[in-house]
Amino acid sequence: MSNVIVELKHVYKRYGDTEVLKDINIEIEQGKFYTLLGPSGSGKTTILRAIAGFLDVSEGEVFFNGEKINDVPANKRRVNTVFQDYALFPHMNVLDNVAYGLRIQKRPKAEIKERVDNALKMVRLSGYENREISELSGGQQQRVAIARAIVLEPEVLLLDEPLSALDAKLRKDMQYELRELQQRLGITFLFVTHDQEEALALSDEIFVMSDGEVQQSGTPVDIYDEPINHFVADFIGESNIVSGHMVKDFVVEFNGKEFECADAGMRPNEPVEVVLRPEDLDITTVGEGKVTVDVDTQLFRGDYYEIVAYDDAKNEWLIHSVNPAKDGDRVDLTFDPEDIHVMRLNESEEDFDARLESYEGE
Ligand SMILES: Nc1ncnc2c1ncn2[C@@H]1O[C@H](COP(=O)(O)OP(=O)(O)OP(=O)(O)O)[C@@H](O)[C@H]1O
Repeated sequence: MSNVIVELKHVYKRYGDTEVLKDINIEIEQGKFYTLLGPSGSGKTTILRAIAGFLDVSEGEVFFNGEKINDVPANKRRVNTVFQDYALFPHMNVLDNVAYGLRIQKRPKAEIKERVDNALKMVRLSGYENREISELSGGQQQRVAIARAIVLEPEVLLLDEPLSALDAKLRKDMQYELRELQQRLGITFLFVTHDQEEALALSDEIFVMSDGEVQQSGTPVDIYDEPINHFVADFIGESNIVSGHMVKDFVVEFNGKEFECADAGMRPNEPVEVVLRPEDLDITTVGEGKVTVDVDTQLFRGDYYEIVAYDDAKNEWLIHSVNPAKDGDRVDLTFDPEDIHVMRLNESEEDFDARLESYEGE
């Protein structure tokens, strides 16, 4: 039996002439942590609202447990949303905030008490029932917002940038808590963020969005190691991206030289882009490496040196080196064939997946 709980098929959203969602196709399985990741305005919140039922899609279908729900009103959908600003009722205490939805549903008092107790226990706020919202820290307010959502036992919890109002330290703590909570509850989470580190750390699967489209979907490791295009390579982690040509399977040319690589399935001599992650580069003396560069600046980052250097064609290279360099040094870069990641220009995700499957594991 399929585990898919939410599915969007060929979903479009238009406001007048502006298309803010373009042919969105996503499948969300039960019990996993999913993230919609993308820059501001890429359409993340619009997808959440389409699933929650707060907006009508212009075209396409939304399914929940295999049933089309385009016409099902928001309050009849088994999803709940935690908003960026938590949308708590400031004049009510914690108990009343969490119990609110159950009271609207006119549940018996005893049931409300039990479910609120349980929800507060889950988010580790037992004993806070009578506190006013204004007496809580940002992280505690965030947990009340989650308790208020999970008390209604949704099958899917939608979280719209719920950590963005928190300071850096609390944000990190809450990341651990959210991940742990999701695993404990076993509820499907669909989380929205523009923070790539947060997405990589929390998710089972990520949908990378830009300009109303899903650019790539996959596990954090897949997306980091095998970005599909320039946008994804640039947005997720740090990257050196250079233009080149695919000479033949497993041989790519850039910076005027041919290099052995781990990619295949392109046309001979096809123009490509090559990604090299800074942490996969190191420096050595000229003549012993693969690309010669002049060091421009260096910063000590504790466990590595962050070096910015330029090759003879004036391309910038970012290097996380275990070895120090000096400004003005001329050095060679070293990297392994498997650290070269070659991207075709304008390859669809379907073709990309099929190509990878055709040669990986050979
Ligand atoms: N009611 C509306 N009318 C017109 N355009 C809208 C409307 N709502 C959203 N948009 C546009 O749709 C695009 C996507 O918005 P959306 O809120 O989904 O982006 P987002 O990725 O969630 O961004 P952010 O991270 O800033 O919240 C934006 O360009 C936005 O201006």
